[in-house]
Amino acid sequence: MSNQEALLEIKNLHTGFNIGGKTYHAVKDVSFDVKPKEVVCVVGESGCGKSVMSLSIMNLLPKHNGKIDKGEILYKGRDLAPLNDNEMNKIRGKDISMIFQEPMTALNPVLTIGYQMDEVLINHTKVKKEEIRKKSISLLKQVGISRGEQIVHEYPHQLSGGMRQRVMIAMAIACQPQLLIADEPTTALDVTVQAQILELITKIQDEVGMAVLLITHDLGVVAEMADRVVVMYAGQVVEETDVDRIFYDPQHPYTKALLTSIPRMDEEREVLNTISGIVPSLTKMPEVGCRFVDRCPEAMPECRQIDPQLGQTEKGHSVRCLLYDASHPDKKTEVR
Ligand SMILES: Nc1ncnc2c1ncn2[C@@H]1O[C@H](COP(=O)(O)OP(=O)(O)OP(=O)(O)O)[C@@H](O)[C@H]1O
Repeated sequence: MSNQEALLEIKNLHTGFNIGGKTYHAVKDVSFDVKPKEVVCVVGESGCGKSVMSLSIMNLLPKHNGKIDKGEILYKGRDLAPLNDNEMNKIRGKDISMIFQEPMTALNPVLTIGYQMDEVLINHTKVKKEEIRKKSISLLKQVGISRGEQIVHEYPHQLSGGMRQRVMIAMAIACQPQLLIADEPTTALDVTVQAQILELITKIQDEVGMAVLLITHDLGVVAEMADRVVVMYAGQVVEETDVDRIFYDPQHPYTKALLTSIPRMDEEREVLNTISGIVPSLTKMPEVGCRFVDRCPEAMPECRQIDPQLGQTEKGHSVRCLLYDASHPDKKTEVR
């Protein structure tokens, strides 16, 4: 049954890549939802499938080897997974917008900022022709670029990374989308600019009243921005709950390990903890059992034999781990 409250509902999503004639799933059975005006952060190390998941939502997977094999991506109850490019073009930018880590990949280097912004407004809005440029400049003002009249005549390479990201945000909100997907939007920026861009996203989210799906590997960003958090490991959701519980009552061993790998203000540590080992590559993923088993400090022999399922441990808190499986004798909590 569809969740009436959700703006975006991802159900059992499987996205595969064809490698040497065999399909490997970079996203395997991912389900979660985003409610209107909510900020949901998807967090996990590099290679966990965060980008593949967001590209799946936008239908931007590499056509030569990537495809959604199974599952649904319901936007206001309509499944986006089977839509073709034409149908998706009507949704991209207008209802759902996306910003990327490196705006240079999304901006055209040979066209001026003004031309590219005007194009978005021409293609997706009913703004009158004579009003278009004025609207582009006012969007630049909205994202904190005061010299919009000049910037519209400049090319992307003439701007700093932070300014380019502001331009991308201006283009993304041009049509007042209800959902903004931001894939590591601050990773390429230096720390002060990162903070400014996050602040800007919060301000815009408030003004436009949109939901944000924020992809990040940075738990500091999660603490700052999220209402709810989806922790991904090796293509799967391993834990999902509200931001407070992620920090104060983490349950999955992977979430706990991620948390001990960030510095805390109340601790003096010379060396940062890191999680030993790496996320297995797609072709090396265990076929049965828990995908985190080789790095898990709490692993049990059966973790290699049984596929853990994402199950609710309390209202609003789901975990994919045998330790919390109600049917397992070693389970850690009573299911509340
Ligand atoms: N086009 C592709 N063909 C084959 N494998 C791919 C392709 N794109 C991604 N992958 C693989 O899918 C897995 C998930 O990658 P993804 O980029 O989604 O991770 P991520 O969590 O977003 O990491 P990062 O933070 O580094 O972007 C990785 O093992 C990656 O190598």
